[in-house]
Amino acid sequence: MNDVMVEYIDLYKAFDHPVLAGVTLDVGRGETISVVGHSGTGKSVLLKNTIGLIVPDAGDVVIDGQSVVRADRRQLARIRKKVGYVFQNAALFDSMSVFENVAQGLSDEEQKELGTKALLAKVAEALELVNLTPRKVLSKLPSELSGGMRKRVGIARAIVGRPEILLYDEPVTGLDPVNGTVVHRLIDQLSTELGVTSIIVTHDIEGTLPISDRVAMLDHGRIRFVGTADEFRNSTDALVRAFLERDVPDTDDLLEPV
Ligand SMILES: Nc1ncnc2c1ncn2[C@@H]1O[C@H](COP(=O)(O)OP(=O)(O)OP(=O)(O)O)[C@@H](O)[C@H]1O
Repeated sequence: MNDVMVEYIDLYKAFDHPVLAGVTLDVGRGETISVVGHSGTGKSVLLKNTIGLIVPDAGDVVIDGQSVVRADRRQLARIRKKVGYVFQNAALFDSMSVFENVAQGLSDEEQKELGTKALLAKVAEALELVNLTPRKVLSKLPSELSGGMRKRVGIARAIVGRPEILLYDEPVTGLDPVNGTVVHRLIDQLSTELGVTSIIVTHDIEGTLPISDRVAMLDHGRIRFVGTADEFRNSTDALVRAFLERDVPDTDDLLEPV
């Protein structure tokens, strides 16, 4: 069995300007890795390349030994079945119930094959995994839930098909610190319980470091740093230091009269 689950190989992507400029990174099977970096540096673009939502100009992404770039439609569908994608802002359908939203994590064929009863059981199981009580939330609309609960429903949708890889795009953005901690604990819990490989794109450095095996920092479309949380905190690289220190509020600024 290959120990590498996701390989980004010399990945290039430009839109009206270069975004990814030669990203190479291996993510181990069962590993949790956080991808951090300044705004606009290509973190979400990297995540979208993982499942072919964006096609790179050069380079490849290899999932469990299989090229995403060279995959035909059927192969791509098979690769995508291995991956759960937690979109930014949960991206739930407003007019659909929680049940219907979570079921969207399965294809129409999978839903049909399961039938009503087994589908309900599968959705309920996914909700339980994200610590929501199915009977309380199944028929609710997203607007009837708190922001933290909506995020958890988004995660339930990503895990309902029992993926081997979970991709999280800004999983705690917009949440208060308490709910942010709940979601980080949940990501950690799912990593252990489901044994999944997790890639987390995030701005919340403090929240993500404790649950990450490694951290990768993107800068100007390239991996500037990759290492453990401790190595990241103690890095002497000037750009890493500047990035980390930016996150700590300057108390003098806070005391400035306004
Ligand atoms: N589909 C697209 N078409 C054109 N440009 C795009 C597209 N997707 C992303 N970009 C551009 O690529 C750059 C990187 O965007 P990306 O969303 O990956 O940044 P990010 O590092 O995730 O930023 P943030 O932390 O602010 O979410 C941005 O300049 C963005 O405008």
